[in-house]
Amino acid sequence: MSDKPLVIDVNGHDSNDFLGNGMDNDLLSPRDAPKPSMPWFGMDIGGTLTKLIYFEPSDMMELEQQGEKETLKTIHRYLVGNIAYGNTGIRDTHLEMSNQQIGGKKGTLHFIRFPTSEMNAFINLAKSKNFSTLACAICATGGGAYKFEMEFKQRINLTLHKFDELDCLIKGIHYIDRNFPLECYYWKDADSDKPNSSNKVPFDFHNPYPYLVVNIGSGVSILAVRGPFDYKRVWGSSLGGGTFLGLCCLLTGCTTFEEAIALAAEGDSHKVDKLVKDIYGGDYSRFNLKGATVASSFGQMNIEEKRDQASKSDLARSTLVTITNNIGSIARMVATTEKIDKVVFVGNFLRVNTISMKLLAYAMEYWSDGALKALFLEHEGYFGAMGCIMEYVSMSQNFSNIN
Ligand SMILES: Nc1ncnc2c1ncn2[C@@H]1O[C@H](COP(=O)(O)OP(=O)(O)O)[C@@H](O)[C@H]1O
Ligand SMILES: CC(C)(COP(=O)(O)O)[C@@H](O)C(=O)NCCC(=O)O
Repeated sequence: MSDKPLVIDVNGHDSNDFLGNGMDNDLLSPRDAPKPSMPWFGMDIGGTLTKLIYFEPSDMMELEQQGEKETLKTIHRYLVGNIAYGNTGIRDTHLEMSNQQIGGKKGTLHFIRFPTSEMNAFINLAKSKNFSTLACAICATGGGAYKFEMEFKQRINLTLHKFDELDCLIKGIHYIDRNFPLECYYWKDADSDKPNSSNKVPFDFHNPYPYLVVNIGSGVSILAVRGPFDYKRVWGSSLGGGTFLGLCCLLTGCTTFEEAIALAAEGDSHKVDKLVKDIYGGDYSRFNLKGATVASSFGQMNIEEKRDQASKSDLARSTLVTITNNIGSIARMVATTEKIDKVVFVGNFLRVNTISMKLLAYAMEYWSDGALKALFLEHEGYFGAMGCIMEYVSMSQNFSNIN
């Protein structure tokens, strides 16, 4: 038995958990707590992408001592031996976290993603690797944990243990920030007129509260976080990463996010948007609106001649700028209302998307007269899945303790 029994409070938080007592560097358990059976996965089934984190134990002997060891080894070899899975699964090797101490075990965290639209192929793959013979459960979060629950049960007899995506998001942010070097950063001297000028600078996030999280996934959720277990969802917007990608596909004929971002990088949004100077002939000085400020997104596109001049890249750029500025503007208003000055932007919309990050950095600073700071995290869209794996380990230990 553990010398620090795991207690779940009414909010579902275990009192030994990370930042709960601030004493134990092994964030999930005392060393002698019962170990949940392998393999350990955390899965965040989002509106667009499914994020899967696999914990690879350093001590593979332990893995082998378990029943169904052939299946375990097959799954392990498949995940760790590849960086691409099928046509669409990718392992983000640059995000890998080695030497992690979780649930009394040492190991490496692997980060994998695939489109949620490929869930059918994922379930078939899990079937072909005999996943169900492991008699284990997978812990899952995100809307898909609910949507696909029956399918997992019926087709591969796998139980999904569901956890709330925003609880997981916060837990995951806290864990990864403290265990990955230089996780948190900001863009120094971001300037919308000179997009290449700013640099990434590490930010010390060890004393984070209060802060705002702006999670830009398919849609946008904004959370005010005031303590390790004290947060509320204060706002949301349906104009998010899914909107950018959907509109870009419609307007340019592109088919992937990477293509949309590459097009945007080449484009000029001023050929699409109506600027303050297009209306005023210069600045609108009385209210401090510079001539280069966008007065109306896509505001030139009612004129046929302008439409003919706008390229696919220009349209992609304007779509990106429109969605990003709208999110920045909402984030700024929420931060002001909540009296919070640190705004952490996460979610896969920011993947390979320095244009939006720099725009957000610039907009937050400029429009707040330097009062607000935009922060970013290297693991962008993986925090929900991370929180989920932690919940799995906590839950399994709690179950073992009860029994
Ligand atoms: N490879 C990709 N495929 C699709 N969308 C991507 C990809 N990489 C980044 N994105 C962007 O990330 C968004 C999804 O972000 P994510 O945080 O995973 O949200 P969700 O949980 O809703 O799937 C997409 O709407 C898109 O803007
Ligand atoms: C419903 C969601 C929480 C789902 O999360 P996601 O898969 O987009 O990461 C999110 O899309 C959202 O908060 N949408 C905005 C809803 C609103 O208008 O508040």
